[in-house]
Amino acid sequence: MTPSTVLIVDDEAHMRRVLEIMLRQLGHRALVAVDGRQALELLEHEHVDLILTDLRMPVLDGIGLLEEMTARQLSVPTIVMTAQGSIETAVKALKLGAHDYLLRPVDLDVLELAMQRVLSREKLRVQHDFLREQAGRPVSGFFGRSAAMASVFEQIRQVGPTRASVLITGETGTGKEVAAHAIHQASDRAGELFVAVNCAALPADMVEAELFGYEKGSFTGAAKDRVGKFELSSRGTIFLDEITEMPIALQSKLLRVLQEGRVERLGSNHSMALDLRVIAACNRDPREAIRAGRLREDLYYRLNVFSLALPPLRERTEDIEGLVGHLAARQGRRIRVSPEALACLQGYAWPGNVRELDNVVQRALVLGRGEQLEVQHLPADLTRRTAAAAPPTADEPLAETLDLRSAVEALEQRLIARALLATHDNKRQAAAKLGISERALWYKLGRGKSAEVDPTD
Ligand SMILES: Nc1ncnc2c1ncn2[C@@H]1O[C@H](COP(=O)(O)OP(=O)(O)OP(=O)(O)O)[C@@H](O)[C@H]1O
Repeated sequence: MTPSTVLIVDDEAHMRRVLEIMLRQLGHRALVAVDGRQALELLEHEHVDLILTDLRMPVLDGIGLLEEMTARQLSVPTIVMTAQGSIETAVKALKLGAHDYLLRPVDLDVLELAMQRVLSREKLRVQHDFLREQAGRPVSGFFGRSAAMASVFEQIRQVGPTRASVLITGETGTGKEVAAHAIHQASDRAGELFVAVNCAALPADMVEAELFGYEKGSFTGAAKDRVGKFELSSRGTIFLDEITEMPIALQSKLLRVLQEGRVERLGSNHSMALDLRVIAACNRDPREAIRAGRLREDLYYRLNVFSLALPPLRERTEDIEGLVGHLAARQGRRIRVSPEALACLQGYAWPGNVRELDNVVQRALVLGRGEQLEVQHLPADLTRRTAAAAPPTADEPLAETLDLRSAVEALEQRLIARALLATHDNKRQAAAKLGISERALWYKLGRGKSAEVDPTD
């Protein structure tokens, strides 16, 4: 059982002492109050996971405490303790929201079982709230048939079942979150939560509160206790997206959490041991981020136990056709791609990668009602940019001339332009795509220039 903070409310000093010892034996932290009123005071500024309260107390009894908690909207799971003869009061307490009751004298095993039951129900409630928050997020398979993606899948299969931290790199939209989720699914943590936090999507101070959670009153606006994402992901996986956007001071704190496996909610002085597995991601080169002072080097080494690089879409154009089908199927549609539309899709550089392709597919599904995606369903921006670089189709006139040599050279120049476009003008990568040496590419480019001057050369 995860160690918890338990508030004992009992007017008998001896009983408080016995319960305190029992709770320590079970590995929990105990706070004590002599009656309901003192308990309410404590609840104002202390985080409490569970209340263990007597029913009969002189000042504010157990029933009064439960009523007051409802009035103040304090929802801390509560177990009441009662003597054999006062079961009726216990039933009343249950009606008022108590989670369980124990008969005095309390037995250690029975106490442990009851606490386990109540705390795991509470954990389920928090998890349920989290899953409801997440309900709108697309859950998807991870598609890829290219050799590059086959290698990604293989690495995921290898690292998934380990406890190793993973650092995923790749341009925006290449599927870093999908990959992180796949790692979680491939681990024995798959039955627990996968919790994603985008460090760039929240203001810096909110990232800290989101990750660590907080106690009521720890800062303005902290109206009630909040479970942090670390705590929520314990035994599951936490995915920290865009880690280089996390403020440097918070990166130090994260490093401590990874080293010690302990977390303190903001405003609390009690740390809890958690079972964490961290996957982080960044869409820039992490070494460059270290040089630019945006990523702590020690944190990088801690996270980068295993690194997974996701290839950009323009370097695996053979995946595009299948991805279109996969993304359309997510919308409940079956779709084929016409050869002309495919040439446009494969000739485009995809700076937004699969996310951008997903947008293009969704748009095409709205425009085209049929089963075939055509060029006219694609955004003009995409077809315009590709047009100049697209290779001629079989029935497109290559040139006015029938001269084979100049026709072949014209086609060569178009393919070169297309490769350069797809690789953001990276000559080495373009040459590799074309299957020629970089030197040969430079040579052909030179010839292309002279061809522009004198096309009949
Ligand atoms: N290989 C893939 N198969 C199926 N869908 C994918 C694939 N890669 C990405 N996607 C989809 O593309 C979208 C973007 O993916 P994701 O959020 O994982 O990218 P990211 O790399 O984390 O992006 P960012 O860096 O902007 O956070 C999502 O809708 C995701 O489902």
